Amino acid sequence: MAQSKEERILNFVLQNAIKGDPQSVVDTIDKYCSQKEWAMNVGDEKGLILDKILEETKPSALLELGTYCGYSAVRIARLLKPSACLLTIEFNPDFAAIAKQMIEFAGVQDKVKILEGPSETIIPQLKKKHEVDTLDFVFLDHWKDRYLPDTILLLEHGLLRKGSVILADNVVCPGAPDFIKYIRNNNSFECTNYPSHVEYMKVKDAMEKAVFLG
Ligand SMILES: O=C(NCc1cccc(CNc2ccc3[nH]ncc3c2)c1)c1cc(-c2ccc(F)cc2)cc(O)c1O
Ligand SMILES: [Mg+2]
Repeated sequence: MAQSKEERILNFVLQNAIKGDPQSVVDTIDKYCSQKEWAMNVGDEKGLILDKILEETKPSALLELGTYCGYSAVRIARLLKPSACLLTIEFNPDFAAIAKQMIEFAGVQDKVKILEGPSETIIPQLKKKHEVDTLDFVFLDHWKDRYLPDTILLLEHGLLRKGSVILADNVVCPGAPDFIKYIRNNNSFECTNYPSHVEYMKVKDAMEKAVFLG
């Protein structure tokens, strides 16, 4: 069977990055995807914005929607305190299998748990099945038409608390217009836009931070 792009990315990391060194895994994926094959990792430019928001928030309980190859899971986990835990939901089983290997190679498997399946099924299970109380940080990077319904699901299931941070990738390209309209008009959220570019491209993109006010 011909290799997938995601398998090629993983193999490039296994052959070129330093095992147990998450920064080298992040840098190696960025090198491959900027020089050889584009892929939908949050990337180095938006990654620095993600890093800064994580360092300001210092979260302990995190959720990511859209694991893909595990780039942002490794990028996030490398900044977390030892007791912190990132749950990351991936619908595509092939992506989840790649991400599992990427996360283990980076040595951050003790801080990251991949949950396979659709967000709409898993979010309602987080409290009872995955021992989540409330989430300090949520990174939205899955299907863009799921950003709004899943934000509403998080609210409905009491998973956000005063100060919970939601960070959404791609609010310009591909865009998440219904999410942006809702979150910027909802007085329970304090929103900030971070202009940037699509990973590895000159095309304009942005991330949106929404702090839940309770
Ligand atoms: O579309 C995007 N990403 C989402 C995505 C896409 C495909 C598959 C999955 C499968 N994973 C998945 C699905 C459903 C799920 N439910 N719960 C979990 C879960 C997980 C996820 C995306 C696109 C571009 C982009 C493309 C083209 C272009 F020109 C410019 C920019 C840039 C990005 O940074 C992007 O993030
Ligand atoms: Mg994205």
